[in-house]
Amino acid sequence: MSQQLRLALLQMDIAFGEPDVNRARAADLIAEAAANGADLVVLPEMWNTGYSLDNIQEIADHDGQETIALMSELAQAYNLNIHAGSVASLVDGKVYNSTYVFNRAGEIVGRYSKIHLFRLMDEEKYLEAGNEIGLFELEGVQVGTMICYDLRFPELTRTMSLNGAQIVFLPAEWPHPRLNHWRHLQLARAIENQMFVVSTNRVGTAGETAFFGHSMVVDPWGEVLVEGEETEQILYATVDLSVVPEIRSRIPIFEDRRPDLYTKR
Ligand SMILES: NC(=O)CCC(=O)C(=O)O
Repeated sequence: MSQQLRLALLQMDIAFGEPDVNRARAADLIAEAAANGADLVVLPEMWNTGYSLDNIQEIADHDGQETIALMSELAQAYNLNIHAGSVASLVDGKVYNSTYVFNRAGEIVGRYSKIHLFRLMDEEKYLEAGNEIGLFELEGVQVGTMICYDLRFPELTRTMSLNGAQIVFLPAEWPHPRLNHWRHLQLARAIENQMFVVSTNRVGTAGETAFFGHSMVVDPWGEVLVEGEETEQILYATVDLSVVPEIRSRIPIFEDRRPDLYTKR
């Protein structure tokens, strides 16, 4: 597999509670990214509905079926990989905040449902938490995914890097005033795990809440390869995966860990 991947971060605005509008917009952005040579596109969190939680049971995608059909078709049509951010997905009467990832053949290669629900946006009142970590293979590379608030839990990315992940994806709806947290936590996760962190955060507003974008690609040295502004845009960056084994051999943190001492007393 090629050691280089051209990423496209689809930093979109989201129409509140309007899945059809959002699906059409996502499809347009994917077409544009494909025309610009993307190998892999990444959508933001809950891009089908936004946090329209009062009616989320009615508007959620049934077992992700509409998302899966659309993204599978687009992945094949444009011959690219799609990390479909996350969508509200209704399974057995419960709504999950779920990710689906597609390879170039349109096959699902990864699934994940957000495991840490964010109380400041009432997720725990309306959504069900997932119970599995999101680790999978894409283009021959071991990768992980988390969703938004998951970023605050360093154990999660550590578990992914210990399991060989070289890139971790982070679809988000992360609002003001926590831009500092958003930036610094991503830099920290990338540096401490010697992996790429690839985030797509939405822009626009929902009621009083303003989402700031600043989607990013951070390399394992903590260098920001690209960072968005606060408007709708597609951000492009090419990652060279050979950087991961190189830094892991130059600064051998995984060999120097002392897990025998890392327990609560
Ligand atoms: N949608 C989310 O999980 C938001 C997380 C967030 O804003 C944070 O500060 O954490």
